Amino acid sequence: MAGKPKLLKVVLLGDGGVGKSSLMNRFVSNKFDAQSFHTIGVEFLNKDVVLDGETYTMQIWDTAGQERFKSLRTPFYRGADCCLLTFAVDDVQSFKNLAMWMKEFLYYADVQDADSFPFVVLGNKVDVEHREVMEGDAKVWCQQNGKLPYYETSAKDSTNVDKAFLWAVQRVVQLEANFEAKINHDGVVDLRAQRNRAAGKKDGCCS
Ligand SMILES: Nc1nc2c(ncn2[C@@H]2O[C@H](COP(=O)(O)OP(=O)(O)OP(=O)(O)O)[C@@H](O)[C@H]2O)c(=O)[nH]1
Repeated sequence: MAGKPKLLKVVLLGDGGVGKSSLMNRFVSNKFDAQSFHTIGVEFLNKDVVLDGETYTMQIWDTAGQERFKSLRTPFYRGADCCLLTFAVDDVQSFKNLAMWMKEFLYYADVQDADSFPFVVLGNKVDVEHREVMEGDAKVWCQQNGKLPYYETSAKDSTNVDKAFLWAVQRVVQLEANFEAKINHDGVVDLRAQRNRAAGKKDGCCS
């Protein structure tokens, strides 16, 4: 009999208005709302995905990008398995703020092994005509900040949305498999607990 799907917590971060809610809704419900409202605090949606015959429940946390909601979003970073750092290609300031978002995440998520934490960078709104951030510049930033994977997405026309989310799952599973190999297959199935242990942390989490 198939076991319970493994839960993977994915956090979407980035400036207000870059399209985090829209990306989540496109991925989970295949819908797009041109009049999307600002998120207040956090919201989450689940979606099951199958990878190599194994089912994973992606729990996607959409956070409020506006500065005034900082204290409402940061408590939800802990226990994340992956973080999608998002900017809009027609908003250069949102691209410049990526470093700030990464720092905020690492601080509040209390990640011990920051160097190997699976971040994925999304340059959203590639359907727009006027871009302020070129693909090459985004790739250079990703390269210089831990060789991070980069996807150019559009929640509006679906470009690369599934690909980016599924890559995130694949990366987390791959990293967990590496940790599993290192700790001699001790039979523990809680992915997060395994990573914490490998990083020298106490087991358990707190989302
Ligand atoms: N053209 C275009 N517009 C988009 C895209 N994604 C989102 N939008 C629009 O951008 C605006 C903001 O989108 P949201 O998804 O609410 O942005 P957010 O990052 O969740 O914003 P906060 O909740 O304030 O953090 C809305 O009007 C969306 O319709 C996209 O890929 N292309």
